[in-house]
Amino acid sequence: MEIVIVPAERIGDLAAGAVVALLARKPDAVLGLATGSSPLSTYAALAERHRRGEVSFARARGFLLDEYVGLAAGHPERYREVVRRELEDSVDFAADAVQGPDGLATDVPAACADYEARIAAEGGVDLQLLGIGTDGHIGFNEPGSSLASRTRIKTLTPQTRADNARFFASPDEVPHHVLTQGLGTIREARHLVLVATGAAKAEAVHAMAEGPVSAFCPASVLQLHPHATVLVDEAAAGRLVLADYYRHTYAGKPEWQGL
Ligand SMILES: N[C@@H]1[C@@H](O)[C@H](O)[C@@H](COP(=O)(O)O)O[C@@H]1O
Repeated sequence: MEIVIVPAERIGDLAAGAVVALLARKPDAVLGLATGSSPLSTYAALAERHRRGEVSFARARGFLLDEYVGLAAGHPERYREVVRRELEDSVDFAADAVQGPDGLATDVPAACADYEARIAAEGGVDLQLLGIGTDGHIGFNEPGSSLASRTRIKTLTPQTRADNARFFASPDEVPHHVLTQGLGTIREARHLVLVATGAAKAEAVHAMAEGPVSAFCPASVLQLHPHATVLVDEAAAGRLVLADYYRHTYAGKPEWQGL
């Protein structure tokens, strides 16, 4: 795992740079798209680089990490809508190039199996963007999630519902249930890029990178991945025991290596 500690305002450009480099060498790459506030600066940087003509998504495909159960089509907080608004509307994905789990499915296990099959049919995810919850979740894999889990329905913890309440008119409106790619699904992406900023994430970032690999901290599954990049600001890095070592390593890294 590579941990990069940089000012928050550089994180979006760095993560976008990894996506741009990927699309330059593989224009039909499959992107794993996350929601929450963490990837927003990356999406803004990608939109800007697209506007400048530096990157095209015309042949790229995208798969959402997760989705709320039961939010009506068109609901502004439905993750399918969020990704449309925050990224697709500003770049040139082909129609239907981005897919998400069906949070309105009546046969949930079938919808989840179908989502896994659709990811596999596109050749798997090349680069998966991730945030991290304050309880160490990635996607919506809450503590206790099997490290081998596949796309399935999960129940949100009260902490995650409270954290996400800011996006809804009232805390009661946050759905209790979600569909999420499993930790086993996420691990199959070829490159994981996790973004975390702010002191509220410091404990989770420490547990993810420096604690045991454990279902109790689902993000710790990144320790099992051969190419995981973690982009954090000073506040989110605040509990990292080896922060100085990570800084030293990144400072000496040749630029040609990329992320
Ligand atoms: N399902 C999403 C996660 O993918 C995201 O990582 C997390 C953190 O969100 P934020 O980036 O807003 O802190 O929120 C939600 O629970």
